[in-house]
Amino acid sequence: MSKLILNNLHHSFENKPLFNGLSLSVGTGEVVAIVGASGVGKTTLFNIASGLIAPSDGRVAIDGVDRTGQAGFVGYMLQKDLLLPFKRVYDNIALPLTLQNLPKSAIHDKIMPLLPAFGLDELHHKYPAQLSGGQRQRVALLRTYLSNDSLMLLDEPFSALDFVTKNQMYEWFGAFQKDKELTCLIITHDIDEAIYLADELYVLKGLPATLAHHFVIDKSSDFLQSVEYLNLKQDVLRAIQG
Ligand SMILES: Nc1ncnc2c1ncn2[C@@H]1O[C@H](COP(=O)(O)OP(=O)(O)OP(=O)(O)O)[C@@H](O)[C@H]1O
Repeated sequence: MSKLILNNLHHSFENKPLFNGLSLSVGTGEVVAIVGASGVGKTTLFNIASGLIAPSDGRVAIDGVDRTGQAGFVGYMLQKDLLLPFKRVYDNIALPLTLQNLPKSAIHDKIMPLLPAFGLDELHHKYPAQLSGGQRQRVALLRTYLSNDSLMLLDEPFSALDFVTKNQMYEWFGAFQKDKELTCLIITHDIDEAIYLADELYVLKGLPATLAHHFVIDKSSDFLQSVEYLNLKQDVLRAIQG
């Protein structure tokens, strides 16, 4: 069953159509990456999918229920981690639950068992400025996961990280996503990241923007070391630029 369906979306800014009938379906437990040039409409697509903005026309369905223009049904991690510097890691993580007015003890019971999986069990009493980039990103991911533990929209989740940390995060997040059968829609400029994390990749292109190219990614363990991987990377690059 589809976890998220975007059906025949239309949207314009200042009378210029950005989407003119865009559709996408993401299956439960699937990771779908959207790549595309700057300004093509990736963030707007996420804002529509998350209900932050309503499309001029078309529907957003989550678990088969119409949620068009309704916020609060997905976890949405913005490009910047947006951690509050004056709050400790624990309180930053607790934010979505505090906003739901959950009692403190219930918040504690939800957060504490998840800290080890996110590598934060030793860090929850620190302030964001005392963390590394990768640790901050884990805090932001856990906060997003607590706002919705089945569907996450991630906008450039690992872009601020160095090469080594990025690769560690891919491995960790890939395993976590599989274990929890999380459905994820990821925006990224990084083709390697898209290929590493996603089951399917779409190239968003043009004005109005369409999902012009679709790639299904081989997830076998030796794919990333294969010539096919380099060929796929080249094909995606050509699709973005062509
Ligand atoms: N609120 C708005 N009012 C007017 N135009 C907007 C608004 N939001 C976005 N746009 C325009 O819509 C287009 C798509 O913007 P969007 O931010 O979705 O692109 P993007 O692919 O996410 O870009 P980037 O990769 O640089 O973040 C751009 O031309 C942008 O200027």
